[in-house]
Amino acid sequence: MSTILTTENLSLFYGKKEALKGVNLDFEDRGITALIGPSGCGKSTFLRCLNRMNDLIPNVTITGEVNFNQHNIYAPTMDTVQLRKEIGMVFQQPNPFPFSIYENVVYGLRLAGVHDKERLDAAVEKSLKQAAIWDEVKDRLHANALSLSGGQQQRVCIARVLAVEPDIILLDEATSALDPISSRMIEETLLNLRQDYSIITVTHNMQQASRISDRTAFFLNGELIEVNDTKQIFMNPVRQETNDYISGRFG
Ligand SMILES: Nc1ncnc2c1ncn2[C@@H]1O[C@H](COP(=O)(O)OP(=O)(O)OP(=O)(O)O)[C@@H](O)[C@H]1O
Repeated sequence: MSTILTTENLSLFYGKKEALKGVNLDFEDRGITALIGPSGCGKSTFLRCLNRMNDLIPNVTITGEVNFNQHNIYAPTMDTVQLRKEIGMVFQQPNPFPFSIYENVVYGLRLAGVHDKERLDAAVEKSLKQAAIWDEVKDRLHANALSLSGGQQQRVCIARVLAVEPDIILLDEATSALDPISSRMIEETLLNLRQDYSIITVTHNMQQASRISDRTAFFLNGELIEVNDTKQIFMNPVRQETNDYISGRFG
């Protein structure tokens, strides 16, 4: 299995507070990696480093490297707009734009200068099918995306990311604001996507991590404690801290 993304000695400070402490982590091409750990351990901060979303937060200092396809994404020449197409992100709260379902999905393509209707139509159908919501919305593509349920909105947000054909999809607690049925539908969607995409998901839900992920990384106090195949992490963790966390002793 080849590596698609690597962090090398990645540290992040919010002002003087060190929120990530020299994280070295490799992500394999394809499959799902779950990032777990107690509240405040730095999971979301780490995830946001992977497509430079922390650049938008004032007073942040980042050291170390994030290498994507052998290029450091923190190099000054990096085009962050292009980077965020290649490494797309889905957030905790579904955040569709207040436009139609169709316009949400084609948003990134239009920004990239694609105007051909047939191409846009095909991308909408393909992405909504991949996000497992096509059947529910195919007859109302021009309805406002905000008229959908939270779970449907989140799947439209996934389709919006897929439409620009990313290599990596980052999800930050993408199911935690949803009801259990919608949450399971998103899990199914991710399981179907894992053959073709590298998916990195932050989750508080350990059952979810064990159900859907191939690899799991456990963070504590800004440090990466342990990363391994998910079965290994949950059945036979190497580090005592991991064992304490997954057996519910803290967090
Ligand atoms: N914008 C910010 N400014 C200052 N400190 C921040 C900021 N965002 C996060 N932090 C701090 O950095 C640390 C890591 O936060 P982060 O949100 O990455 O943790 P997390 O593991 O994702 O937590 P949770 O599971 O609760 O979302 C915490 O101490 C948090 O208070």
